[in-house]
Amino acid sequence: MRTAYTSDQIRAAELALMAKLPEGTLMGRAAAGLAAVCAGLLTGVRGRVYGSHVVLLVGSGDNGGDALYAGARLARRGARVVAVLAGSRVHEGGLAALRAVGGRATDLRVPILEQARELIGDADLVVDGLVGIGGSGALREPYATLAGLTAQASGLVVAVDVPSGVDASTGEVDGAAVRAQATVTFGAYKNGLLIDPGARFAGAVEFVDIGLGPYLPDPDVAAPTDEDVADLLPRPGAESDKYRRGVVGIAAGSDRYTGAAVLAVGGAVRAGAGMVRFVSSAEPVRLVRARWPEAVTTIIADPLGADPIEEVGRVQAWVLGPGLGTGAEAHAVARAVLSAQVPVLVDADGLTLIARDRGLLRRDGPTLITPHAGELSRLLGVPRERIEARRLEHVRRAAAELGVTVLLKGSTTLVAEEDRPVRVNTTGTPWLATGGTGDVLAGIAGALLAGGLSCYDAASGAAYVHGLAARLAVRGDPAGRGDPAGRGDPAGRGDAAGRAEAPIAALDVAQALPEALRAL
Ligand SMILES: NC(=O)C1=CN([C@@H]2O[C@H](COP(=O)(O)OP(=O)(O)OC[C@H]3O[C@@H](n4cnc5c(N)ncnc54)[C@H](O)[C@@H]3O)[C@@H](O)[C@H]2O)[C@@H](O)CC1
Ligand SMILES: Nc1ncnc2c1ncn2[C@@H]1O[C@H](COP(=O)(O)OP(=O)(O)O)[C@@H](O)[C@H]1O
Ligand SMILES: [K+]
Repeated sequence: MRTAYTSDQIRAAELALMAKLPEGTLMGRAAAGLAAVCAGLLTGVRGRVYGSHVVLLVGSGDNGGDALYAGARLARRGARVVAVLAGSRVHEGGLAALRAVGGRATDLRVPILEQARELIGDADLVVDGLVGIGGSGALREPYATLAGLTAQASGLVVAVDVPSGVDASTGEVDGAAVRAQATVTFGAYKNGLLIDPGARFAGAVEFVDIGLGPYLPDPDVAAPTDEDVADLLPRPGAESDKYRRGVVGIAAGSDRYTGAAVLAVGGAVRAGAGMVRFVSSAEPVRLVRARWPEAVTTIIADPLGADPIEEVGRVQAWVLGPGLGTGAEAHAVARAVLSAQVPVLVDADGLTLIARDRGLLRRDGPTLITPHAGELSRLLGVPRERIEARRLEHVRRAAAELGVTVLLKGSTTLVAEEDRPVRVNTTGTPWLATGGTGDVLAGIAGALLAGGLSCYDAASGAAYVHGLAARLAVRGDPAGRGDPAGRGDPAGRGDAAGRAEAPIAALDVAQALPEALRAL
């Protein structure tokens, strides 16, 4: 599990560690790691460090100190280093170290932005040491303008600890922020490096160990890795039969909306359900049978009758909602499904129904809801944009207010359950933003729930394999495992440099599931 923390958690751990070490040790470790990453990147681009132009954006805190000490190390290797002193104060030791090896600082008599504009435009490398975990609120001037100028840099931009302007604890970005190709982070991951919008600004995250590990508390956020997900996925034993592997019931689709049902069933079949029982009206049942003969189907005879799903037979978990409709008949089906004591996943139209009638959530079994920001907006009465800007806050709030496990979809998928670290998904691709992929996800998570996983594990496991399958499908490369671009960067979010990508349809994601599962 990759763990991540708030600024306060990191600061407390740093204080505890610092108390045991001579002054300056941690900053020394941080700067050495930062300089090594910068030197590696410069060598990659220019062939050497010697002679490269390096600009340090230096704020008044220790984040600026890291940049100055790292700059001194690069200057010692022959880089031409200039520090843009942006704060009212500067880390004196760092500045002295830089000057001692021939590094320069901006002339305090000339307006800082005038000097910075030219320096940033010409630099091979810009190091962002404006603010780190000490930052709070939107960047103030001149930091905000300097952060904006980095967008015009023709060279590399490397952020120190966290891109300035990104809230390290939440990933929120309120105003200007530095957009980095790489972020060198010290001691532990910060939440904001994994959660959008902040994560988008961080680029590839390079971790530098400064010895903080033993002093860190329980994490605030955790990102499962390949190994974690492989460990939690159910696998059939010698004694397994289809019932013991898990039967998932899917109540989805309507005569008007049929596709969602086919996709949700496909997700469940391909993710390894022992059996899928599909229940709906006649037309979706016909289409599901045609596409997935593995599913056992039931046509609901009397949706408004005493128990519309009476005929379905036993299931270990339900998926409720994709394409279900939101009328009286759908409501009656939802009520029947939610009155079962097994775990129920509620998605899509099912979420509209519970937004209108929260009483549906008063039930005995565990509940997992899988909204996108628009659906969560209706559930919480909060504008969609606000949810997208503050994902961590709202996914937690939904879990607390509704008393359920919440998987919030979108550019960063988060899973929250009260009193647990929020799980963040690091697989996936923006190509997933296409109609129907959410239905496939619901089917996958349903299969995992039926296989005995908790809502928390089923949700995070499903998001992970869904994202892996999407990456494989996008590349049209069934053996895409070896591609470092997709999986290799430390945050697991790399772009797909070097390998062509193509749009995918939702069914492609379901079809790629076996390969994704084999890759784990
Ligand atoms: N504490 C430690 O043990 C270590 C800290 N390190 C570095 O120290 C950093 C934290 O240093 P600090 O606590 O000095 O804090 P920062 O350097 O992150 O920022 C604090 C300074 O930025 C200003 N500031 C805050 N928000 C601002 C905003 N929105 N606009 C403009 N200015 C703003 C504050 O007034 C203050 O002067 C870490 O991110 C890391 O880079 C590393 O050297 C590793 C060891
Ligand atoms: N920008 C994005 N980057 C990565 N994944 C995304 C992005 N936008 C959407 N997704 C993913 O695509 C899927 C879309 O699901 P959903 O919004 O329910 O669509 P639908 O209802 O059409 O199936 C989710 O898994 C979501 O996390
Ligand atoms: K920074």
